Amino acid sequence: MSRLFLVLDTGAAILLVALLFVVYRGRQSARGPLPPGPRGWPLMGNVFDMPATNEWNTFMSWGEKWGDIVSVTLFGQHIVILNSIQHAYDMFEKKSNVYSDRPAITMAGEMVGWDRTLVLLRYGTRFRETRKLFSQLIGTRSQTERFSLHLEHEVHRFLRCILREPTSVLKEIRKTTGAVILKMAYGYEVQEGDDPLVDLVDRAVDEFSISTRPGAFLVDTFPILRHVPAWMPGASWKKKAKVWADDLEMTCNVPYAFTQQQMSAGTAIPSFTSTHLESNPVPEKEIVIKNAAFSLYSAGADTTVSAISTFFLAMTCYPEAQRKAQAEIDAVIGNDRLPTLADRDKLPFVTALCCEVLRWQPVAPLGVPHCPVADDFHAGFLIPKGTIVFPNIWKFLHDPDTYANPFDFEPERFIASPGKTAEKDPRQIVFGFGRRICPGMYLADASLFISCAMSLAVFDISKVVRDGKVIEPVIDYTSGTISHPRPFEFSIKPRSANAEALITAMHETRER
Ligand code: HEM
Repeated sequence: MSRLFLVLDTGAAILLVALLFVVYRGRQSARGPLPPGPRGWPLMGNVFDMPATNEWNTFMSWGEKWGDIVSVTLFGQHIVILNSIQHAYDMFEKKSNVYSDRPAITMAGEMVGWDRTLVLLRYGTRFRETRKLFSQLIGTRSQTERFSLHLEHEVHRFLRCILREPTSVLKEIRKTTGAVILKMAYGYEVQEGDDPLVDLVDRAVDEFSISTRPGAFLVDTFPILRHVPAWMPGASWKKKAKVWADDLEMTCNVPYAFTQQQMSAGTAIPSFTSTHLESNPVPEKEIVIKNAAFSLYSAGADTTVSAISTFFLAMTCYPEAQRKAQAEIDAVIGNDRLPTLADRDKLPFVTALCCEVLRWQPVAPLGVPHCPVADDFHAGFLIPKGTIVFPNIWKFLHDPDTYANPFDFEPERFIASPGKTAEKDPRQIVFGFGRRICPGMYLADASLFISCAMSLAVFDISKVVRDGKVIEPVIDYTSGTISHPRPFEFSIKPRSANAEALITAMHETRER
């Protein structure tokens, strides 16, 4: 009986909150016109319009119909989608004092616990402290260059693993990216074969991507639903939240405890965590350090994995771009050493190719939403305080007004030639905007460049030929905050006996 009352109570509470929302939102829209968008249902708003997959495509088609600023509601929660880069700059950068907060996401943030990481941290003191720690570590290109040798070393290891086991490219990308950041954040060296920490964080980050998908969980619209008991029919998401919270807790604690233990034993490799812990921070500051280290890892690994995986897919589909990049490397670097980060400025085509990887299939197609801390009037529309504002990064990067033939992979677009100016550098878009711009962008840029340049120097990547038939790779991407290519087939072989010797020789030198 008491259960019945609880169900009824919960139902009544939902209805009450929904009604309050309607009354409240009605008043808000009376204060100014909201941006246009598909007409929703009373109370529920646009629940049935929300796409289940590849949200950016639907949002782009809404833009074609309704204009560059589109709004929808989900049970009274306003959501705005920006389909023009200029609005993203004007709102998130020029009005960054208003648009630097993140929406409170009940499922991913409060229930699973991602609100401790920088990406979902609300705007305020802790946000500023964490950003400062990031910028001291990797805030500029030259600061990030301190890690060049480490990056190059890990990518050398990657090449050697691929030489040994060509079918393990996608797995090794994860491992290499994990190795780079785990060492920087915690001084942890990944193990040969499967590494338990890399696996742990992969799982947690996948769960982040699913739990932050727009409209995926009703509790984000009705936070009161968090009190629904897990046994109730339809409440399986509560069990999910518990499992994901446990995974997250472990992922945050295990590497941190590793550094503490290494420090006590006097064997710690200098890292972000050890350096900050050496100053014996007060407990409050220690929490900031611990969460910042975890933010570094959780936000940095999966994103870079997606970009490097896209590189392999692009090289499989566009052999001409691959050949041009290899010709540039052969001419500038020669065949008796591998490219390094210091060669970047001498390799404009490879640099352009990396830019095109970031543009062609953006890692975070809808970025991470910003949230205004006060009502704003923008382009004649009211953007109410608390609105979830998505920049449609995918649209910005496939806008034919900015990029000619936007669906083709053409690195040349970023190289100026007589009578032709270079198209907009996508690094000014893919890493987001304003005070929330990606603090790992220089590291991401360096990791992508060195992975592409070294791989192109020694490997040929091509379509699989089976029984005399060329297998076309499937170009299909997952939905969610971080989008990954779904598994695709490709072939990878050393370019020559000399290239093979180079991979092995370089490793022997480094590992001595
Ligand atoms: C190709 C790789 C990457 C891409 C495309 C990317 C993209 C983004 C984007 C779009 C945002 C949201 C910005 C906004 O709100 O406007 C973001 C935030 C963030 N990124 Fe990256 N990122 C990448 C790699 C990295 C790396 C390597 C790190 C760390 C080592 C990192 C750490 C973060 C963090 C901590 C945030 C949250 C910042 C905040 O909320 O203040 N990212 N990234």
